[in-house]
Amino acid sequence: MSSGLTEEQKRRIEENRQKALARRAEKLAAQRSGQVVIAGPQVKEQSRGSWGNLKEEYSHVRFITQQHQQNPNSPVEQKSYLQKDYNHYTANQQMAGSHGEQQKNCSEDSEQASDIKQFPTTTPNSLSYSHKHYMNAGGQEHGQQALINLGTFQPAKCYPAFKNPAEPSHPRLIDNGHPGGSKDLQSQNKSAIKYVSPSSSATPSDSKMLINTSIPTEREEGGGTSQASGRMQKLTNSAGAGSTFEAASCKKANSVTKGECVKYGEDRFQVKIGYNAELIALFKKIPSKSYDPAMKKWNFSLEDYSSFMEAVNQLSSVVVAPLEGENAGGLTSGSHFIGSTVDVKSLLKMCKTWKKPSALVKGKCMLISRLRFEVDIGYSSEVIGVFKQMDSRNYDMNTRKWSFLLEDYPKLMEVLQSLVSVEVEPLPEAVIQTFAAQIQRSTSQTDIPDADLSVVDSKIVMSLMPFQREGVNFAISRNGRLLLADDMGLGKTIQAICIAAYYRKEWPLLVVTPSSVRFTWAEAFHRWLPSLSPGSTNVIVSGKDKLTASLINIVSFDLLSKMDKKLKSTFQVVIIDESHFLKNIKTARCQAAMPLLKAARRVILLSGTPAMSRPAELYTQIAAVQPAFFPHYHSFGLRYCDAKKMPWGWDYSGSSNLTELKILLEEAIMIRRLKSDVLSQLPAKQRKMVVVAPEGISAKSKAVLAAEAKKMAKGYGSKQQEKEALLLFYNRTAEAKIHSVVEYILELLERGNDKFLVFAHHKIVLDAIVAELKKKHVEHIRIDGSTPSAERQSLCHKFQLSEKQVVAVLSLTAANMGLTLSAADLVVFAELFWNPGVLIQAEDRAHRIGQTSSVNVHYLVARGTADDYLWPMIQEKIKVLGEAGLSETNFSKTAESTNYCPKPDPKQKTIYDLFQRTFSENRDDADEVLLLEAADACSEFDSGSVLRDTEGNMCSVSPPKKRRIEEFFKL
Ligand SMILES: Nc1ncnc2c1ncn2[C@@H]1O[C@H](COP(=O)(O)OP(=O)(O)OP(=O)(O)O)[C@@H](O)[C@H]1O
Repeated sequence: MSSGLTEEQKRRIEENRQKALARRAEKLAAQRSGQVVIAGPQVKEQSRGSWGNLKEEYSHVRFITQQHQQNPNSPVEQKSYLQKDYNHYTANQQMAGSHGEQQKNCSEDSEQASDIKQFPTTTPNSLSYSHKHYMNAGGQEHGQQALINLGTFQPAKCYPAFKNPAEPSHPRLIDNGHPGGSKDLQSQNKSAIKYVSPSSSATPSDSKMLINTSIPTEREEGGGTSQASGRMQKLTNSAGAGSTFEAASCKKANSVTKGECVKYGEDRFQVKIGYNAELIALFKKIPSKSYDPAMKKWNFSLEDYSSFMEAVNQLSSVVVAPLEGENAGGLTSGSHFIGSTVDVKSLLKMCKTWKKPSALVKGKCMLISRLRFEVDIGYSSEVIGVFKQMDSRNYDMNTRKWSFLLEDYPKLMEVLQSLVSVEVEPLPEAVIQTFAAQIQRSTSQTDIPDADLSVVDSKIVMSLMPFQREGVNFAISRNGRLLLADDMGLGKTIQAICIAAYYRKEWPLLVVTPSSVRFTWAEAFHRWLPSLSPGSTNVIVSGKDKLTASLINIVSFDLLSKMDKKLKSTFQVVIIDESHFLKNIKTARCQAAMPLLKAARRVILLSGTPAMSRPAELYTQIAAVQPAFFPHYHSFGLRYCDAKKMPWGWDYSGSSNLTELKILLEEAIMIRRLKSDVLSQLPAKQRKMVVVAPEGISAKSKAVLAAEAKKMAKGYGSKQQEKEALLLFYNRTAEAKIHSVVEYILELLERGNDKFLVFAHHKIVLDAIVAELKKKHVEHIRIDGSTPSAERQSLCHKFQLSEKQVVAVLSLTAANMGLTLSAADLVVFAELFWNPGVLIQAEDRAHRIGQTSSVNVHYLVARGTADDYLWPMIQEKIKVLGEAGLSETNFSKTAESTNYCPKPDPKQKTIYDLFQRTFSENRDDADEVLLLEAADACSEFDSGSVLRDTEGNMCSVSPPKKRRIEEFFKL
């Protein structure tokens, strides 16, 4: 069949073909001679073999590369690529045929083409990608990590991915940086070839082994003749076993473009190297790049040197020798490492004198566990050489960082500090102080000893739950200075009282709390320490009160800032409840509290949420517990807040080194248990009575309530009159409590409580709560008697499913049953109700199937109101229900309530009896309906009208209100 070409055309084609063949032959010859001139040991060996063998060795490698490039991140896919690779081994030998073409493309390319003669590549660049993708076998770009761990890489031989499946993945094949690891490799390596089997499959862990394989024996055969390989040899000798640079060079020697960095003028360096496309691309990304057309070389600022070296070492097709003087020449093997002259004192000095580095290679030490620290540093062969001499070294494949035992810290820092081109930020003083035992190799205490609590009231000691006892032990082991950061509701109060009681000899005690819980604290002290005399608690209610009047003085944050500043050193033992209130150093409350805390011997900080959004919020609390740790905010900010200089000043709103901060806090400052950690020790429900702040109740309301109480004490002519009087008293109580209730809810929100339910009975209370939530833009739902049945369910779903929904505001009578709101584990009762069944049912909106936590229940109780009578009555009733097995929990065991009305005066007793009688269990249903109806009707009162209606006239029940009551009973 005719080709259709003229004779002339055929002649030219033949001529071109001959020329191409000649060019190819020339190149092959040049490559062979080039290997002999510059290559390291493996290259020499390969140069002796045939080109065909080389092609065979690499062909399968490239196949992996191509596949992997398509999906480099999937370890599962990777497995099949590797397997496929083996299956296609023979077929892919063909692909090596394109080498010549690629080489041609390279040689025809751009500026540094002429350098090929100087530093000829041994194999086409495309092949060398294979190394890179071996490195990426774990699905990540390993960069420096790969460079460090790859060791001497020989694709065809070191292929444990295809080892005999019967042979377990041997951990010894993974270079964990331990000297033993490489020894094992020496013996394993050669035999690994025998295990190559087509039926074997490669797993991600196999790939890891591949990544880490090194062949120290081959290093011993070293002794290349080029300048570069000479430097490699020097590094091997000086930096001890496994110099990274050498390892990298050796692994790449089969297929790489080699070159070196040389000084270029005062502050620049130049890279002498042949053409390599990857490298040119890298050059172009370096900010200080400059091309010298005369020399046909790129040069760069020394400032970019370490990042350049780091980047270049991630290129699998390039090996660049570092600048002269950048080797580890100063480190003769072991000379610095026989012990260390550095002691903790000089380490501390090191922390103080450390300044921002100007050196080429910059790094930072960080604590990663109680025993180990990590060095995060840019690439430096010199540094890697030092690392490799540390017995406790470990290289983390995932983080690509080296870590060491703290006992190696002094000697490592000693050597690193002696390297001119390297600057490493030391561990902070606080870490050195805290972990001095580990650094000095003396045994550190891990178990916290059981404190001798014989000096403390046995009631409290016996009541402590096991984890609470551990908290007390922790506090005493830290000399009474700590941040107790247990989750909400885990009993920080009982622990704090027990810790403070241990130091009773050092009292007077100061307790600083949010104003809403001052009285709750006073109750708790008497509850848990029965040995206290009745007058030993002093709750400060105004700036004029004396702060040191009693043995135990309880003050709000705001009042503290108004107290006498001279009292600074009066208190040796201080409890700060909700200590995150001190998070802002600029606030008056913080400025008032800090001097007191610094002067005190024992500082017990309590907070379930010590920091809500950023580490900066912890600074004052850390400084309160351990003032010496970070005397300056700035140093804390630099270390843990990722401090950044902005045009307007420093920005400390970030976060950095959080692992170290956590370890430091847990070791020296803080104990924190989550509910889920101690769930098995907790009751299903934890009830708590919160005595709300009396200042929230206006003088007028107090007077009205007092007048009502007086009238009731006198007694009434008929039962109906009694009931009406009680209901009026109840309504006025609601009004009087509004301010305090809202304040308490805002405090809960400020503490960052996730989701909670608030129950109230009166419309005015519900309205006031909702108005405040709206004002503060808090997302919430509201279900009351006016909520249509159809809407109730969708509101519940909204609350259950949306994280944004924080509060459910619920009517006690209209939403106490039939609803599931288990997304909340806190229930707050803004008002009490005389029927405990209603309260328990309301509690169970959260405490029901779906609830995975212990439910906290807070009953807000106001003194001088109907609560004085309702609360003991409710307790009594629940106790009876509990004894009869009808109520799961029993108030007397779980609520701080025993002393609420310890000795009712005769007048109170009458009212109490009145409540008992009126709201007795034995009333008939009709009576209950009447009461609810009346109560509900009164709940609609306009507050002003109630106050005006001091005669106690009941309002009439309107038809819509009646309907609501009916609806309630239909539920
Ligand atoms: N060991 C205990 N025995 C009996 N009751 C306990 C015990 N520990 C805690 N409680 C009760 O559990 C409830 C919650 O305790 P407490 O208020 O101290 O928790 P908290 O951790 O301070 O919570 P918050 O962060 O909400 O203030 C209280 O009613 C308390 O009396």
